Amino acid sequence: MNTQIAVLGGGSWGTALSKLLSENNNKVKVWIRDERHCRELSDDRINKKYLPNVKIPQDIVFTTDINEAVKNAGVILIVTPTQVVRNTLKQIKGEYKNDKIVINASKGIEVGTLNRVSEIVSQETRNCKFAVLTGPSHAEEVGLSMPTAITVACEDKVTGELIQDLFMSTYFRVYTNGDVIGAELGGALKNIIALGAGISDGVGYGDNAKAALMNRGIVEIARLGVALGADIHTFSGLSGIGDLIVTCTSLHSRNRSAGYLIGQGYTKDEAVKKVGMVVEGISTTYAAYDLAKNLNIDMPIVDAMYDILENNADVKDTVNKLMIREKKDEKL
Ligand SMILES: NC(=O)C1=CN([C@@H]2O[C@H](COP(=O)(O)OP(=O)(O)OC[C@H]3O[C@@H](n4cnc5c(N)ncnc54)[C@H](O)[C@@H]3O)[C@@H](O)[C@H]2O)C=CC1
Ligand SMILES: O=C(CO)COP(=O)(O)O
Repeated sequence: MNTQIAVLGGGSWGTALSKLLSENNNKVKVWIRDERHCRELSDDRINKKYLPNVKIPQDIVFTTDINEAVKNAGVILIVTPTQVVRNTLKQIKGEYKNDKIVINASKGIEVGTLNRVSEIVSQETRNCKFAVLTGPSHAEEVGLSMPTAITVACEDKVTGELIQDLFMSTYFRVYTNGDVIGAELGGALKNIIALGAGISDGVGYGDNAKAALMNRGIVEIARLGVALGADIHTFSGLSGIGDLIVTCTSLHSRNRSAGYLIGQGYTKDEAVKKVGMVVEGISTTYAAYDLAKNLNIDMPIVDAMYDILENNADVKDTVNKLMIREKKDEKL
């Protein structure tokens, strides 16, 4: 494709996507915040901390200068933790031209503003075209070229197809979707349920409990999503149930792992420290809790997760409260 691409963030997902984009013959420059990490990546061609089993192609350039990374890039790919996306974009000076495409690969909602990343990008970059890349895709597997299917959601079909071509490879199958809101919310909110699935495993509950969480979880996600303007069908696709399945069941999942530790008795801060990578589901629980309250949407699993994370509520008591709620029809 030979497109110049700036990748903002060199954690596990940024590394795996940079490798894929470079294999697809694009010119990739990765912005790394930390000087020492940047030098290590550049010299060793291994991301020891975040993705140690993957060899990084020689032609990927690493820089700590964000303006150098985005200079002349036609595409900016965001892969930092969600809570720092706004601040990261603010560091870019005068590089936003109408023809740039901004793709978000981070999964979360900004705490406080309750903005999705599309909203942050529109506020901070004004006229750039926007797309979100999301779906069941652990970096550990993509980095090893293992088969993966994912969604690129973009309101503009032509731009969506261009991005589809940018990422498509023999092991990375990309579907287009016009529903940006639904794709973003599916990717962000499933992390809350994955944390819950980990907690359920950690306290010793079984497969039935996890299946119930996943299934009633996607119902809640869709309920909030539709209230925010999403298409309900998106939640049965890759960015919805697809990503929910992989995150709730995979041993690679950071959210599930953190939940498992919480279920075993660690505090949330201890769990995050032990995982050593970003655990988006925690901040997203707080944001989703506020969104649901503002919109008067019933989200009992999100409420339960909030209670566990914020008030240190006992897991078994919390699950018991969920179980003995007023009886209801499945479709409501
Ligand atoms: N790891 C995965 O398999 C996938 C991750 N994602 C999403 O991608 C995003 C990034 O996740 P990972 O790569 O897993 O995270 P990670 O924890 O592996 O890496 C995070 C990166 O962000 C950098 N970073 C942290 N704070 C920063 C700041 N204030 N300013 C600039 N950079 C900062 C870190 O130095 C690191 O390079 C998250 O939103 C995650 O949900 C999406 C799909 C797959
Ligand atoms: O979004 C992901 C897989 O699609 C990654 O999830 P974790 O952040 O829980 O590892």
